[in-house]
Formats: sequence, C-alpha cells, structure tokens
Amino acid sequence: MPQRFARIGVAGAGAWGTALANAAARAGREVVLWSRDGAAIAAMEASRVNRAHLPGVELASSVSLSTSLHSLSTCDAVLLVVPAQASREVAHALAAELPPGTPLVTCAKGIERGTSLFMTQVLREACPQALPAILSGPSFASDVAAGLPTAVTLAAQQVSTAEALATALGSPSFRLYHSDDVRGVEIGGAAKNVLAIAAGIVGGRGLGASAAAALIARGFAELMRFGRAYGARAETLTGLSGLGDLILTCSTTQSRNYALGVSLGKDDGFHPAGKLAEGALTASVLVAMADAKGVDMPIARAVEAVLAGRVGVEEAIGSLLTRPQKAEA
Ligand SMILES: NC(=O)C1=CN([C@@H]2O[C@H](COP(=O)(O)OP(=O)(O)OC[C@H]3O[C@@H](n4cnc5c(N)ncnc54)[C@H](O)[C@@H]3O)[C@@H](O)[C@H]2O)C=CC1
Ligand SMILES: O=C(CO)COP(=O)(O)O
Repeated sequence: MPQRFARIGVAGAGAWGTALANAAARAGREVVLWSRDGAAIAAMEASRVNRAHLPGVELASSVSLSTSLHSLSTCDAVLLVVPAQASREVAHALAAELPPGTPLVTCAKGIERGTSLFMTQVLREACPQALPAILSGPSFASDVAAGLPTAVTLAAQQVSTAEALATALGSPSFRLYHSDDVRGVEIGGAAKNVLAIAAGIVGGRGLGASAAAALIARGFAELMRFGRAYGARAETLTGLSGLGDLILTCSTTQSRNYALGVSLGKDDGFHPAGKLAEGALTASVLVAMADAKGVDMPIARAVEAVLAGRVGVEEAIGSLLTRPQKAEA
C-alpha cells in the first residue's frame, strides 16, 4: 500500500466533499473531485467555486474535477463524501475502479436504513477489495474551507493505515487524530445528528440554556449506552467523533440537523427543504438498533416519534420530563 498518498480522490462534490478536497490540497496532495452531476462540474470548472454547496470558497489549483469515476482509479486513497444512504450505490460503482487495497474513507455520518449497517460495513459489502476507513468529528464544511482550526478523527482497522492517511490529509488548520476504533468513530457521527435535532427543538421552543445543557448531557448518556452495546470504546465516544461533534452540532443553526430541530420546535411548518439533515434519516434505524440490544434512548426515540408524526413536539417534551425518577447513568 502506498504510504505517501500523493493523489487523493474525493467522490461527492457537496459541501463536505468540496471542503475536504481543498483541505487535502492544502496538505499538499493532488486531488480529483468527482460528482455525478455534469452541470455542477461544468459550473465549477468555469468559476472554480462550488456555488451550490460551498459558495465563496475558491477551489485550490491542485483540485481537478471529473464526472468519471474511472478518474479515481489512479488515486492512492479515496474519500467517499456522499450522503449515508447513497454511500452503498457509489461504493458499489467504485468497486469496478479501485485497485485492491485502496483505502476508501467514508466521511458520511449515518447508518444505512434497511440493513442497519454502519458505514464501513456498507463499504465492506459494496467495495470488498478496498480498505474501509472513516473520517468524522466536529467540523463544519464552511469552517474547514475557511481554514479555521478543526480537529477530526480518522479510523481504520489497521492503525498504521489510519496514521498514514491522517498524516497525508492533515495541515496546521486541519488536525487529524488516528484511531483503530472504527465502530466508535462511526457511532459518534451517526448518533449525534439525531440528538442535534432534539437540541434544535429545545432551542426553537425557547426552553432555555439550562434545558439545552441537560439535553446534551442526557443525549450523550444515550450515545454512550448505544456505543457500549455496539462495541465502541468509551475513550472514542468521549472524543472528537462523540462528545466533540455532539457539542458542536447541538449548539448552532450552522448545523442542518439543529436547524431542522429549531423549525420543528417553533412549529412554524418550515423545514429546511433540500438541505441534508442526516439525523432525520438515521433516527428510525438508530432507535430500532437500540431496541434490538435493549438500549434505553428516550431522547432519540422522541425525535423519531416527532419526525414520524406520531406525537407532537409538546407531547414529546412532556413525556421526557415526566419519565419516572431514576439514578443518573
Ligand atoms: N457539511 C458538513 O459540514 C459536513 C458533512 N458531513 C457529512 O458528509 C456527508 C455529505 O454531506 P454534505 O457534503 O454536507 O452534503 P451536500 O448535500 O452538501 O452534498 C451531497 C452531495 O452528494 C451528492 N449525491 C447525493 N446522492 C448521490 C448519489 N446517489 N450518487 C452520487 N452523488 C450523490 C449530491 O449531488 C451532492 O453533491 C453527510 O453524511 C454529512 O453528514 C460531515 C461533516 C461535515
Ligand atoms: O457533521 C457536521 C459537523 O461536524 C455537520 O452537521 P450538520 O450535518 O448538522 O450540518
């Protein structure tokens, strides 16, 4: 396996794919940024800006653009940066292109509906010759693109692979920690999005800063319980891709998941249409997987029930506040 990773492919030219392409370029890599959308690529070729997803940010000169997945076949590693529910389809298409042993790093935060598989499990099935890895942590695309200081975790089964990739992609403003706790990193990223919707509901309802802090703390307890049941390490969940990303995403309408929660909390009928809120897609599968292992997740369950339209926001809040008194755990 090449350890220098001179050439990095990025499959998916949304906000995060574009920001990561620029981050890899900043780290000195040659980058190929792929999108299935020919018109989007043509517009980016002309303006060198991804106006649809990351306006105001110029693409680095070492980022080339392509609509052909074949152009990723010569890359030393590929970042897969499409929504969680689209990851199988694109990974499957990449299976026809990637040489055996190419690291394929999912940057999506979610769990596959229908299969209840975590993202690297999806990669293993859809692109079996690749080495699956995951990049996750508190990082808004616009912050990374602006060169603001950001730290994330990159995990792979072989820690040497994770370390080499982290070295290749990192720069002073984009710091990557490496890990071999793949499961912990993917659970943190997937679960926090569901809890961020709950935090947004609290914010949108005007329940106050104390309630917001309680929500984050009790939400984190749920994330820890789920993580423990599915084999994550506690130190990963208390790190960047668990607690770190939960704090970020539960704090600001810069987060699409939080913003969705705010609109639900305000009952204003506004939903950020067209904006990807992964938590809305992960909520039901997360709750089903919690049920399968007997994990208590009342906040995630309330979010799922509100999204499904089974209960109103007021009722969901009421049922959380009137749960039987219990020991803190
Ligand atoms: N935007 C952010 O700040 C961050 C996003 N992420 C994660 O990255 C993933 C992608 O998010 P964004 O880039 O923000 O979303 P986005 O909505 O900006 O872009 C998604 C991209 O995927 C493409 N796409 C959708 N379905 C596809 C398919 N079936 N085949 C090929 N391409 C497809 C779209 O055309 C679009 O270019 C999500 O899982 C998100 O949670 C993670 C960290 C930060
Ligand atoms: O994952 C993110 C920050 O770490 C982005 O959050 P949203 O998808 O909620 O915008």
